[in-house]
Amino acid sequence: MRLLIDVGNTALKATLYQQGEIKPCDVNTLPWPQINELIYACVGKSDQLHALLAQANLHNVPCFEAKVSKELGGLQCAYQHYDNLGIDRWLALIAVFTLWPQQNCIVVDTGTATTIDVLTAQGQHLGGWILPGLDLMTRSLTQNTQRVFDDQHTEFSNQLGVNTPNGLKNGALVATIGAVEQAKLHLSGKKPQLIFAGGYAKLLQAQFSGAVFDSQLVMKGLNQWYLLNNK
Ligand SMILES: Nc1ncnc2c1ncn2[C@@H]1O[C@H](COP(=O)(O)OP(=O)(O)O)[C@@H](O)[C@H]1O
Ligand SMILES: CC(C)(COP(=O)(O)O)[C@@H](O)C(=O)NCCC(=O)O
Ligand SMILES: [K+]
Repeated sequence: MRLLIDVGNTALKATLYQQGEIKPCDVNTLPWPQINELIYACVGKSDQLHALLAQANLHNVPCFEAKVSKELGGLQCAYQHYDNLGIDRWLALIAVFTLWPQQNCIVVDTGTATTIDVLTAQGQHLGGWILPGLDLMTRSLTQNTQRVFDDQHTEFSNQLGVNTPNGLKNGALVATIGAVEQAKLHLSGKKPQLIFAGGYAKLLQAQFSGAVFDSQLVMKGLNQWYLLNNK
């Protein structure tokens, strides 16, 4: 059994990989005796991660930190300074490169930030963009203006806003949709596969016909990173 940990800027996510299955798990009730190794990726604060690594130590579980590289198994990173690329973005690219081989893809991960990455059928990462996540966009406005307010029940939609919470939430969604449309222009005429992950992935995937949603994309990339680097 393999423990996979993804530390973002909002939350630490943990899953257990066993016989080809990746299942979310509770870090407070981990089956340490059955865990053979701990693989982790961290872009956020890592207090909780350090506690887990200490526990792994106590149980003699070897730990491996995923790192970005210039190239991995045919996947090429766009960044000259590849160690500046968010490891979560690299892992999502590894997962997409593995699961959609020889395809032009656009990878969108919506977390604290929304990241958009463009990948060619030849495995060349062309680069991408970093946007505020949907909640960060709405919060930045409600917290920095007098009269823009949100409410808890208004849904995100691409409709024109006819009240303030509509205008606020739909603005965040259409700005994000627009960025994805811009990404498609960098693969013009190639009909890229769109893959969405993260908290608002289902909402965004629904805006694009033929797009797919994979809640475990980063975790699949983390597992694949380990296989490519340690076998
Ligand atoms: N189940 C969810 N439903 C709606 N929004 C979510 C959900 N999970 C996460 N989010 C959004 O994504 C943000 C953090 O999600 P997460 O993927 O854990 O981020 P990170 O990877 O940055 O830690 C939240 O602030 C919220 O905006
Ligand atoms: C953009 C991110 C903060 C997204 O992380 P998350 O929303 O999962 O917390 C992360 O990919 C990151 O720290 N990137 C480093 C800068 C870069 O990718 O260029
Ligand atoms: K993330």
